[in-house]
Amino acid sequence: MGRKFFVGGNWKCNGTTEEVKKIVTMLNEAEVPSEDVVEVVVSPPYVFLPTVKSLLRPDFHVAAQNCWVKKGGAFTGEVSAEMLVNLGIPWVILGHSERRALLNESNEFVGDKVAYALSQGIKVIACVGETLEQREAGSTVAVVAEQTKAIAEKVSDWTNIVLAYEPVWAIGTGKVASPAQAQEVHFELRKWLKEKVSAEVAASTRIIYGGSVNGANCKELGGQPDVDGFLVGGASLKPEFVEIIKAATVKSS
Ligand SMILES: O=C[C@H](O)COP(=O)(O)O
Repeated sequence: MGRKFFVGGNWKCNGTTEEVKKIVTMLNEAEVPSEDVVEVVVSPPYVFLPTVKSLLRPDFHVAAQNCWVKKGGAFTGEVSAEMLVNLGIPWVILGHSERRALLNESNEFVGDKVAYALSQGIKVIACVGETLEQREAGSTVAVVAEQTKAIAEKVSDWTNIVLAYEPVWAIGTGKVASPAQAQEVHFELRKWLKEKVSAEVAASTRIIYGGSVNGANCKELGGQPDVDGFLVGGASLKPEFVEIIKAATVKSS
């Protein structure tokens, strides 16, 4: 059932054409473990998707950071899953906490988006995670379970979903979850999948961690039994992203 290590780079709303090309050159020159060991997916802003796709090495893949909840049409400012398919973009990040918090995306809306993207053949990095207040109130597991449930209610096949646990308090703050904190939530998410979806889905679905991952903390986090990789923000714009990709080898060493 081996879960291949997964490293995603979420570039968020950053970059110019020149900066994006520099990052791609850095990635293209990097020596990293083979595709058999690690799946690497980078996610530039929409406007840079064609450039990145055309220049990026073939063993790395590209993700959009969002897509519309249904078929395109009169939805000003949105980008549809069909358009991503048309551009040959295989992945999309959905339910990122920045969109949940700043753009009021509800659990149900995220579930609908995940289902629609999958129906169009796009693979999904689906994000869940609790705020600091929720953690301090002891509701972390209930919150991520509720977010995951909203997805599970809308999809029947988990093959093309990677679940990203991203505690909101750890995103962009430099305040990383400890390996034990990350492992605890990943374990609970896998247990939830086993109980509510199936043992097979629980065993095969990759659950990745995001929130202040960097070159210094990636090995210990990646060494946790239920951590199957990362979704990296800030550090994915820097050369240390290569070190994070290399952390995949902790699973085989
Ligand atoms: O999608 C990535 C996460 O929001 C993590 O961002 P960060 O690595 O800058 O904390």
